[in-house]
Amino acid sequence: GKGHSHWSYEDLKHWSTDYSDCGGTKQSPINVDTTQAIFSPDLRPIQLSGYSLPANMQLKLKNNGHTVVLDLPETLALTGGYAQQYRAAQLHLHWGSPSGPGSEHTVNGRRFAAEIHVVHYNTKYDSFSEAMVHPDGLAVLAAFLEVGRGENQYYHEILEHLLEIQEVGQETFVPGFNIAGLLPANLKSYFHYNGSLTTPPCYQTVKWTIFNQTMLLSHHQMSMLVSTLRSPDDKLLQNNYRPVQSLHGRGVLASFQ
Ligand SMILES: NS(=O)(=O)c1c(F)c(F)c(SCCc2ccc(C(=O)O)cc2)c(F)c1NC1CCCCCCC1
Ligand SMILES: [Zn+2]
Repeated sequence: GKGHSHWSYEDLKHWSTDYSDCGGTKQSPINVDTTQAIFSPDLRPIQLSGYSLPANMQLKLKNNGHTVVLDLPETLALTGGYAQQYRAAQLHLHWGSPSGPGSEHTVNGRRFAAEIHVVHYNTKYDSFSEAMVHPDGLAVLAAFLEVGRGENQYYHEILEHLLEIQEVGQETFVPGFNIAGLLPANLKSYFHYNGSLTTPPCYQTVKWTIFNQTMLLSHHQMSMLVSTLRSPDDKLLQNNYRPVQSLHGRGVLASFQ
């Protein structure tokens, strides 16, 4: 392909010409049809360790032109729910616009306002880039964001800094906080399936966990998220979600009934 050719959410059909895995049969995101999900009582609660970070720790927050990324220290570990141990690499968000929702996964055809992805890599590999090319290399925790009544104090830790990184490439630093607060309190109820990165190179090396409980942000917080960051063409960075992909026969497991 054209190597590091610049991709966008506008010309999705060219993804697979430049990155062959993007045309694969184990792609993400997907629609979760809850009537087809397979109840699997052996799926254990997800356990997070080391997610509470001291305020004197500075975390890099960057507008990379496609999303807002918070780099995470490798001390954050996924210890339950997966057969092997995974360590955190980064978290980022997907969102829509003032006129529509922008989660990547959908549930029974419903698209949620936004979605958080906490990306981890399997510690049996020496680095993230080594892990990301192996089928058991990556684990992404996903949760849906919706508009509720009050302000969400954990998302405030990130959203209050968006004005500092409006332009592509801009970075700022965020004091440490309890990263677990960005995920639901209920880590027992989730969907699980094997898929891919939802961005080129679309490697089919992600074990996805999608929590059933959604996160609630205030209306103002959601409008900050969808109307602050700019994209490479200097328009507002909005609708940064990939359309849902075919399951191609894959099953989706549910840890709950
Ligand atoms: N849903 S997802 O996890 O597939 C995903 C996306 F959908 C994403 F859209 C992204 S952002 C696009 C990829 C990218 C671009 C630039 C930079 C940089 O300048 O540092 C970094 C990354 C993005 F970063 C990720 N996660 C990344 C996948 C890209 C390659 C490995 C980096 C960690 C996980
Ligand atoms: Zn993502």
